[in-house]
Amino acid sequence: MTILDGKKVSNQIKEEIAVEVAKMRERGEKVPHLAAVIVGNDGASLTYVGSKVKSCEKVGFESTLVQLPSTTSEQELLNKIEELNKDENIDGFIVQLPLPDQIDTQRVLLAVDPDKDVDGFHPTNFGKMALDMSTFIPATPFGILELLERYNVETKGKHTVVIGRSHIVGRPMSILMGRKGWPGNSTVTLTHSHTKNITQIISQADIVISALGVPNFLKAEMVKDDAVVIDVGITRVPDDTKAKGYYITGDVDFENVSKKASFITPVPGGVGPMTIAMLLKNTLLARERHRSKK
Ligand SMILES: NC(=O)C1=CN([C@@H]2O[C@H](COP(=O)(O)OP(=O)(O)OC[C@H]3O[C@@H](n4cnc5c(N)ncnc54)[C@H](OP(=O)(O)O)[C@@H]3O)[C@@H](O)[C@H]2O)C=CC1
Ligand SMILES: Nc1nc(=O)c2c([nH]1)NC[C@@H]1CN(c3ccc(C(=O)N[C@@H](CCC(=O)O)C(=O)O)cc3)C=[N+]21
Repeated sequence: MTILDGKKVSNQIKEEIAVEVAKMRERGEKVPHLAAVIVGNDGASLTYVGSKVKSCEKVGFESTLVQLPSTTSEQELLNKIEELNKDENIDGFIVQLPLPDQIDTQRVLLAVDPDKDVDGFHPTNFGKMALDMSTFIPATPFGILELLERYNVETKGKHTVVIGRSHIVGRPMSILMGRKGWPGNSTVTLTHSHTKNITQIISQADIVISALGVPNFLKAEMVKDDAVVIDVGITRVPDDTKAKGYYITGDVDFENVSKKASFITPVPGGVGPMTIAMLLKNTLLARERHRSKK
């Protein structure tokens, strides 16, 4: 069994990006600038956005954190997005999800300039992805592809079962694994809460990508021998004995599933850090495109 070490690979990717940024500086060019908009003060969202800012510093990017109160109206958020769209200094930005109930997420995602949409959530970019055109690939699926690639995991002809159909993870993942090329060329089954016989479907999978957010959902009896297991889930479980008052767990019963799997991602230290690295990679790409447009 091999652990797909997202922490290690994400650090390698960040080093590669840092080298590119250093070259930009030497040439006297502007370095990439990423902005993140967060509405409200949800703890997990703040942690994620915080590690994004730290990672920007680590690779030499500039970063801006826009923090808006949880009472922000849709129009106020749209105004902010328009400002970021027009700001020549900003190469890319993300709007942290989920948004409060008074805000229509679809309208917000449509308002982001596709050329600055480093999350790859705008329909134009999502469409390009589905059509194999060059674009920003959503960071979490992109990070999973990168992990499979760097560990040389065969995907061709394999049966990949994706659990969860969210617009940010499961759905794009199912498209990417079925694309031509590598990592891809896989036969994909996309499952969700209405899937019948899900246990039986999962037991046929060569590659399982679990993105539901239910701790201990995936148990050893459910996966076949030598399966590749990717755990996207992140759940905070309250625990007074921990310094932070909680611990983090994925969807997979790691202790037992790892005994059967050929490759497996841990939580923490698997897909999460890769997501951040790929967001930085998309921002570097946005900077390069931005520059060559002028
Ligand atoms: N590591 C990382 O970088 C990231 C981690 N995450 C984590 O991944 C998890 C999923 O998040 P996200 O993709 O946003 O998904 P959502 O929470 O938006 O959706 C969950 C999906 O799982 C499906 N589902 C829920 N329960 C079951 C079940 N019992 N059986 C089968 N399917 C089920 C839902 O089905 P239905 O559509 O029918 O409701 C839905 O499609 C969360 O823990 C989140 O924190 C998310 C993004 C990045
Ligand atoms: N517009 C938008 N884009 C996103 O990409 C996006 C989002 N909204 N909303 C929420 C989800 C979640 N997500 C994570 C990213 C990194 C970790 C991560 O680094 N996790 C660490 C642990 C972090 C911790 O200690 O909490 C790990 O797995 O090792 C987790 C979750 C991105 N998301």
